[in-house]
Amino acid sequence: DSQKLTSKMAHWKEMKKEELEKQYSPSQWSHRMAADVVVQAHAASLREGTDRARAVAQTFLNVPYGEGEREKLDIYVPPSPSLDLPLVIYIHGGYWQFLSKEESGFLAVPLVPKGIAVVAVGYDTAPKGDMDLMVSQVRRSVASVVQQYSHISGVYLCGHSAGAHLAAMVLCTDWSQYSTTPNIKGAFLVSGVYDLVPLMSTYVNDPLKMTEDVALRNSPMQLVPQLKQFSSDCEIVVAVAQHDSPEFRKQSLEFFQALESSGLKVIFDDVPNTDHFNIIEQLVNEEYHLTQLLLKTIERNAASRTQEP
Ligand SMILES: N[C@@H](CC(=O)c1ccccc1NC=O)C(=O)O
Repeated sequence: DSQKLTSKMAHWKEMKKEELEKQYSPSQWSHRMAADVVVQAHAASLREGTDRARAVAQTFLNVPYGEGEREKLDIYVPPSPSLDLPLVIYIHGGYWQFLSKEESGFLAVPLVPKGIAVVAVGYDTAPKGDMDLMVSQVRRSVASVVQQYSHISGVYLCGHSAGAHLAAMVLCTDWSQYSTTPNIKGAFLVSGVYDLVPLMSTYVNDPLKMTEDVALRNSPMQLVPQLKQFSSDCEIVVAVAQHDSPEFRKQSLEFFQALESSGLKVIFDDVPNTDHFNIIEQLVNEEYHLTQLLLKTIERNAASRTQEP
């Protein structure tokens, strides 16, 4: 019925600026909190989870993956890691202009005790960074991690909101320009944006200043053939919150459908009783649906590996 829901909607091109901006203001759709408090509460929740992660994991903070000031990673490792451990790379959200890796380690809380390492990627948010730079940074960060840590049994990507967009751009990467080809086994794209063109005329683009060329070349929706070419073995989860805006829900559904039509291994996960913010905050809990899905995906890949000759 998410399909029914979106078929009645006006196309974004027919929306007045005010309506389009509301559709792209996730805070205005929360079922839990008022718009003016949900974003602050979100940052506080992620920061608290990250503090907990830093207490339970062995951490390597501010590991550089490039020359830039923000081109750094935080690594969260189990206290006594196995020689061959799975790694989840997390790309934070915040509309390419808020948040940082400093509040992006929270998902290590349930993962590290299961023997899984977590990397939180830093990148230059706008206005310092532009869209091309952020995409280049997350690609280089993934290549750098894979190259530096040879004892990784599998790489999984997870991104929220703008970070889901950046994670999808990583999947579209032609790695022949890089020093290594990461073998990404799974990607969890949570409440993402996959077509940047509708954002161009909204407040979101004020600090980004994307032209149409920039928006098109950085839209995963335009790059499905590349994604299929370079990430054909990756298991993809496109997750969206029940209380995401109709336009956000439509973006996820249409991206899922495009991936499915191209023959990729993808599932659509419409997460009940969540909004744009707590759909990712709850990854701090082991029992949460998306945590369980992530753990099962990793375990299934680990099991099939040991059965290979
Ligand atoms: N102005 C936006 C802010 C926003 O979307 C946001 C804020 C913090 C963390 C994630 C966010 N969403 C996507 O990256 C809003 O209305 O919620």
